[in-house]
Amino acid sequence: MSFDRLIEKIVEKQNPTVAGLDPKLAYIPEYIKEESFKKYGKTLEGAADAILTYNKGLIDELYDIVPAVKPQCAYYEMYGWYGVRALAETIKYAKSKGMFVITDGKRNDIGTTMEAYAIAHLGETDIDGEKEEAFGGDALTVNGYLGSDGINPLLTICEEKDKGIFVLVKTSNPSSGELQNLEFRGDETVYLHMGRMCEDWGKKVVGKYGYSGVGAVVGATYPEMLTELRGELPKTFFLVPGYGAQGGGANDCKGAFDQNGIGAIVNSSRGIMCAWQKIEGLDEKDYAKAARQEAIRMRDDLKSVIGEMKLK
Ligand SMILES: O=C(O)c1cc(=O)[nH]c(=O)n1[C@@H]1O[C@H](COP(=O)(O)O)[C@@H](O)[C@H]1O
Repeated sequence: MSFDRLIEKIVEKQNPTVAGLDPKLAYIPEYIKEESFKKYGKTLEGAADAILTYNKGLIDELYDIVPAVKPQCAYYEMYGWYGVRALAETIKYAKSKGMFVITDGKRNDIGTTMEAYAIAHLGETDIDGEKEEAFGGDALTVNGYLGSDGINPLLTICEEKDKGIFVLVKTSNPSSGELQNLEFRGDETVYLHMGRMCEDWGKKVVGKYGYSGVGAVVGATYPEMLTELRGELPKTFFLVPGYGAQGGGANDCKGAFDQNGIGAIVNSSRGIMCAWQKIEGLDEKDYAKAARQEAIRMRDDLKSVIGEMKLK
């Protein structure tokens, strides 16, 4: 259990980017929606069908240059069980193209229920002796605020199946400081303490590049804290959201990386998905090509501050 597979994909593609797949109907070109609505009407099923077609188009243009995707469950759950099926199909399709899939569920519950989430998203479901993957992601975002009981069941499954988790530590949203920045026990902040818990949860499962399978989510919108946490948490790999649509840039992300140019993966969802809507006169059928162009721009932007990414 580690992020070795992800790190190798990042270094191979020289790209520490994860493309977020947070599809809203407003981001999907009309020609795709028309086709799906013709088949299923303006229904949950029609919307879910459009989402899947849109996602597959994006994946086809991104898989050779971007190492990972991060579908956010809420954008699929909105469409009921049709949407959840589109999520499962999206994960399967991205994996068939060799991409690492981070399922963004931000799950959190007591031990037994967390075990069910871990099985659902990272493990295999036992159906009276027959085992099958329900979703099959490679990593899951989780909320650690219920403490170790909520994390341990994940660790067991991650170890068995070589999967990883990203625990919310310092989130990118404007109000994240209301709780996460509070100081206690002297001057230790809540986010730093949560980061240290990640380092501790991961210490038995450190991979060959020095990072464990217990990662941390730290927003690009708080660059000083990214730098602080990289210094404090040498074995914890970071998922860094907040680039692009939330205002973060490459320089803000720089502190997340180590001297080998690894240690983090930076997410952009709307920036990549909606790139086509910013290009005047673009044929909407070229939506995925525009996403590719933005992914290349983002890769080069990040590389210009990180330099070459090297395996130790
Ligand atoms: O866990 C996350 O991915 C996450 C944590 C966080 O602190 N901030 C954050 O924006 N995210 C997610 O990252 C994505 C950001 O999307 P864009 O702002 O469109 O790039 C969304 O899926 C968010 O749910």
